[in-house]
Amino acid sequence: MPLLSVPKEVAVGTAMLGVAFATGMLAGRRYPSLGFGTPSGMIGKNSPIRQYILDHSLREHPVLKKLRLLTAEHPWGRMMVSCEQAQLMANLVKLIKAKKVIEIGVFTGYNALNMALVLPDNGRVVACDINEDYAKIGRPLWKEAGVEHKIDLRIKPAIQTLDELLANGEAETFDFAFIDADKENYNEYYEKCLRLIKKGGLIAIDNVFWNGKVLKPRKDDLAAQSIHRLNEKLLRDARVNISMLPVGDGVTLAFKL
Ligand SMILES: C[S@@+](CC[C@H](N)C(=O)[O-])C[C@H]1O[C@@H](n2cnc3c(N)ncnc32)[C@H](O)[C@@H]1O
Repeated sequence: MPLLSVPKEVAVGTAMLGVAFATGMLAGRRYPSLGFGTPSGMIGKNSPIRQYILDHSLREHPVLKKLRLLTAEHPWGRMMVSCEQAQLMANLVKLIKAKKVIEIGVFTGYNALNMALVLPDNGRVVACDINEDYAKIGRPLWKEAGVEHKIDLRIKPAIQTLDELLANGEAETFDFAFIDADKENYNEYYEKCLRLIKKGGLIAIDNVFWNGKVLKPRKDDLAAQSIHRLNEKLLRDARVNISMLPVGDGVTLAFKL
């Protein structure tokens, strides 16, 4: 039996999104999803190969699954990171034996929970968002999973939180960062995370394809411009090794040298 069958479970969210797309509500914004970051990505969200990927690789903690399904009911449920991408990040966090991680853009906290589940008991996720209402959806499930104590939620603009961490002497003390908030600030997030991450640490940058709009960013699409500029900069950035992966809406992994 498939672990995840693409959608009955998400029917409500999907129907609401249908309306949102039709009315142009999401135009120019991330096409997040329950399971896939973009409808026109490398592998379509409902494509058989994606279903195969899920059927043959997804090992989702039951509480994570609960949060995914709950998030799917939210009108903005598609903002959630895809489950296979989250699993990749959990594996990376484990691989590098991370203790301190940062998430920029928490939403309902699926990936914050995902990372907290694989951190040691004294590990910490500094979880940055501006909207506490979203996180309120996930918090009871962080508790249910027994990892609430590992998630340090900071409700304020992420740049402010990153500056506070730096001012607090936490430069070069983090192992991993996931950048997934407002795209216009991606370069600032990257630069600050690079200072906060230890050598050998890793920064994962989400939505680097921006639904294909980075191919020819329109002048009035500030998000596409910003992501494209960062993609170009990363290609030449001698401070990191990189891999740009066609997972979800594109993820770049930057390994600090
Ligand atoms: C794509 S969602 C994050 C999804 C999340 N990583 C997950 O695991 O599902 C983007 C989030 O960034 C937050 N955000 C937007 N602007 C922000 C800012 N300036 N500082 C912090 N968070 C911000 C939004 O409130 C939203 O929850």
